[in-house]
Amino acid sequence: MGDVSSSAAEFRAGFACFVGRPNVGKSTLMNALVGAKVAITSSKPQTTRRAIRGIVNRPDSQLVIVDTPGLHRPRTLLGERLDSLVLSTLTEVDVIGFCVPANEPIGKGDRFIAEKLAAVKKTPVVAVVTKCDLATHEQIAAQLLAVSRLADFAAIIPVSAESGDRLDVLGDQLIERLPESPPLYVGGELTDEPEQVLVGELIREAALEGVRDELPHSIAVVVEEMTPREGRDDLLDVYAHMFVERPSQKAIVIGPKGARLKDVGSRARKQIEALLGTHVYLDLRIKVAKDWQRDPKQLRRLGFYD
Ligand SMILES: Nc1nc2c(ncn2[C@@H]2O[C@H](COP(=O)(O)OP(=O)(O)OP(=O)(O)O)[C@@H](O)[C@H]2O)c(=O)[nH]1
Repeated sequence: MGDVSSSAAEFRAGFACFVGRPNVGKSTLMNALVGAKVAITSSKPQTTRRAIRGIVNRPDSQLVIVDTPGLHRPRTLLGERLDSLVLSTLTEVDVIGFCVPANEPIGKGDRFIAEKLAAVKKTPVVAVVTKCDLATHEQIAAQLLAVSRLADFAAIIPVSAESGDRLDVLGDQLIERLPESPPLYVGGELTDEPEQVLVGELIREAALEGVRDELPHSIAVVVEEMTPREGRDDLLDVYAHMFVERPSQKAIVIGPKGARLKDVGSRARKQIEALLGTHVYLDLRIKVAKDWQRDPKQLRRLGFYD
């Protein structure tokens, strides 16, 4: 009983992106969804690959709409990089909106994208039939049926960005598929670098592997900086500090002749590369922060807020 009411009150927050062939109305749809409540943050990409287009804030949820560079460009669509682009996009967002216009027959391009999306089961895909103001009821009905035959979508929603029709329904459907999470952005500002936090988690996981029993809760990781290497658009420098509580733990983490740390670094790097879809140089340093778990100041610095 108590469980039901508390879970119903949970806040949801996460990322969505829209894909589809050119001119299907993705940009117009994103702008209409974000609407008057636009809270466009800086236009500077949050990472090397992902720019925030807008944020839909509701009392119980926050939907962050991100760009998927390359995905909607036919040049890359047909290129060899498509699979890895789609894959990395799928790992970055919580839900995908696949756009098909109501007033044009489904073509090769739509089918191609639908197949790619369907092949990866992890991220739910909501199909969006766009530009419904340009189609008759019969056309819309026929298009919904045609889209349902393309793949097994989580939902299929007809909308019009022009008239605003059913944008709220689409918003509901996307938000329903976000994880329970506190807001990621407050007042249009980034409160947290979600990616930096994720990257820190990957490093911590790699460091704990094999020594979980010895160091159960004694490792914290802070990613200090993630910046694209100057002059390279395919390499990200990640600077991270790993904190342990005692020098003896530092010795465990580093291992004989540094072998363990090297292994942790290389495993973490591979995971980060898979997450972000870019090459990564990982600079990982170990520090002893004495009794950090009991020191509120240290805890705050390590990202554990009250
Ligand atoms: N009538 C009508 N026109 C729309 C609607 N949505 C988009 N359009 C028009 O369709 C054209 C393409 O829209 P965009 O939003 O630029 O499409 P896109 O998918 O982002 O295009 P790319 O950037 O090329 O991938 C524009 O001329 C829009 O004004 C809609 O709901 N109704």
